[in-house]
Amino acid sequence: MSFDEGAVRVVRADKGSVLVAPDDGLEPLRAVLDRDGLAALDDGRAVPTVGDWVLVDDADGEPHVRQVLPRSSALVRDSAGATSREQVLAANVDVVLVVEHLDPDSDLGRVERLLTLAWRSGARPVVVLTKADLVPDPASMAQDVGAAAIAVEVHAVSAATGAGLEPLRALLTPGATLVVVGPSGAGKSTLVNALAGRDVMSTGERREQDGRGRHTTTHRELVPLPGGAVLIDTPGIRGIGVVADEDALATTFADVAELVALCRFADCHHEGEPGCAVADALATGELSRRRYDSWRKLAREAAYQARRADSRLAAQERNRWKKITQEYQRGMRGPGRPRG
Ligand SMILES: Nc1nc2c(ncn2[C@@H]2O[C@H](COP(=O)(O)OP(=O)(O)OP(=O)(O)O)[C@@H](O)[C@H]2O)c(=O)[nH]1
Ligand SMILES: [Zn+2]
Repeated sequence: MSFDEGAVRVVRADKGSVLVAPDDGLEPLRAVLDRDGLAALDDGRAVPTVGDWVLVDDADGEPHVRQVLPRSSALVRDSAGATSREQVLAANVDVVLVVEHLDPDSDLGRVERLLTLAWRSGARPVVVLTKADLVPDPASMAQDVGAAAIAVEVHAVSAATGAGLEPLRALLTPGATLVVVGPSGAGKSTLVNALAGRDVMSTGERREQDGRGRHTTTHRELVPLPGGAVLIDTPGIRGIGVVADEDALATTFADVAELVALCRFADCHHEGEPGCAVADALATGELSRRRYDSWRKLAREAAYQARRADSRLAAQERNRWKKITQEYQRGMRGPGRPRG
């Protein structure tokens, strides 16, 4: 990864300030944000997040974040609430490890969902199937998951025996940034600790004790791994909710997208229309009902998110006009009015 001269990396983001890691390997340094809690990014302003590269200066006596460098990737969550917007959980991530257990059986829908999240971020997903030591034939199970993970590496591993870890070690290249996502109990911490050769990822219990507000100031959410790679580990990322997005969905479900393109009608709903390639593929078994349902579900979410984003824009627009109208009406009331 390359970055501008003088940029430092955010190892932890708080309200109003961030911790940054100076190059010299000294303790992280706290740098404050502007009063609105934002910093310049591209044409606008943004909340700096873990993994961001930022420019800091201390012209006014204390370290101050002046600029967030453009992000090569961003893991986002669309947070709840009408006034909410996309929340960036981590930036400049190279690899998203999608962790899922082999025992109990892997949940393919969950893998597809997390792959969509990863594709949307711009980072490369890699699927890791844990607990290979607990099942008789991990290789064939990995193959089944592979069928749902188009163009993605799938590795069956056991942290217990160390089997299958080598190809993952190969991902720990200098400067690489990884995040790990997956359900609770999938073996994320165990996996990362096995790769790191020490306890770098805290367990569920410890995490709850020192939940968000009570971390000590030196707590790093950006953890060094062997080989010069780093892991971003924040509570928000592990159990990330969702996230579909039309483009990402078309990547995760490239097979379905290809079928959709073959439907006779461009606006086919795949609900019995003539010439529906999706229905044909379901009939022949080329497309499984399971995968179809999983795609439908995520597609509905993506459409919902898109509408929500649209209605937020519409609301902003309405507010803008309301303000303009009020100004205008105040103006009509003549001089002497207080200027808003
Ligand atoms: N047999 C076996 N057990 C494993 C393996 N990996 C993890 N486990 C066990 O699975 C349980 C859950 O592992 P964790 O690493 O805590 O799971 P996690 O995904 O970090 O869970 P959260 O912290 O809740 O998100 C632990 O009891 C581990 O010992 C494995 O490869 N083989
Ligand atoms: Zn169709």
